[in-house]
Amino acid sequence: MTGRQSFRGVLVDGLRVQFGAVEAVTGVDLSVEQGQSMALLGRNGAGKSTTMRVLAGVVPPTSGTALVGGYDVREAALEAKRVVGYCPDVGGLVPRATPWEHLQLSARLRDLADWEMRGRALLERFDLGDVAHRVTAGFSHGMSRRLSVVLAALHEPEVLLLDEPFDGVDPVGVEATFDVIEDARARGAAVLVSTHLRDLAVEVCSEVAVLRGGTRMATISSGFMAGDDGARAYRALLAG
Ligand SMILES: Nc1ncnc2c1ncn2[C@@H]1O[C@H](COP(=O)(O)OP(=O)(O)OP(=O)(O)O)[C@@H](O)[C@H]1O
Repeated sequence: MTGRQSFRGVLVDGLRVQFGAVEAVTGVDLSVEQGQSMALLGRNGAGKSTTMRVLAGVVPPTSGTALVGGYDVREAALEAKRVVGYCPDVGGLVPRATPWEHLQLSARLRDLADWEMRGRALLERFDLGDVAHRVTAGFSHGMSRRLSVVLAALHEPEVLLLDEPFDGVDPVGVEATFDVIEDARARGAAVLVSTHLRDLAVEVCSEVAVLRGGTRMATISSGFMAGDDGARAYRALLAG
């Protein structure tokens, strides 16, 4: 499957990922259309980040299929990486580099032209304008999260993968991340967000997939996962 498939969103079929004796993902199927956003919810260790890492091309699938923007992550690894913008759950920043240098590096790796104005606007939107030229070593957790979202969004990717983008982030950062997700959807990107924050997930995503023990338990319209009823439904899915 080296060519480009006609389905340009996110498609995961029968995904399994094994690390030695550990089965991190034991059967995940997902489909996110272009212009749609889906949240991945589940308890610690449910397999959310591993699924995101497979889609970002960081971890190889043991078996099953994963397509991003029409490219198979295994067969067309480079093309798949090009169409993805990925905010990892941890790490990814160079302590001795400034936010502006991170943007420069990202732009150079992706051969982006005329990115400066968009980069500056994104930093301002995420309230990082004042620290654009300060090394990230001293950044708080929330500041690092915000910069990771900026880096994922800079090249206006066809597939946006955000792993725990709201973790420890203040309301300004949450609003800015909502804007990034809405902008991505509006230009036809497929968006997948892994988070523990059900209330934010249902606010910004049209569907929610719940993982448990490495398996997808259900995919539910966000409306059914909102409020107190949604909290009960979610607890029931986690308890099985
Ligand atoms: N590199 C690895 N080596 C061994 N086991 C791993 C590795 N990465 C993940 N796992 C295991 O796979 C399982 C799924 O982990 P994963 O990080 O995908 O879960 P998660 O749903 O993202 O959890 P959290 O909400 O805590 O971030 C866990 O049991 C974890 O310990």
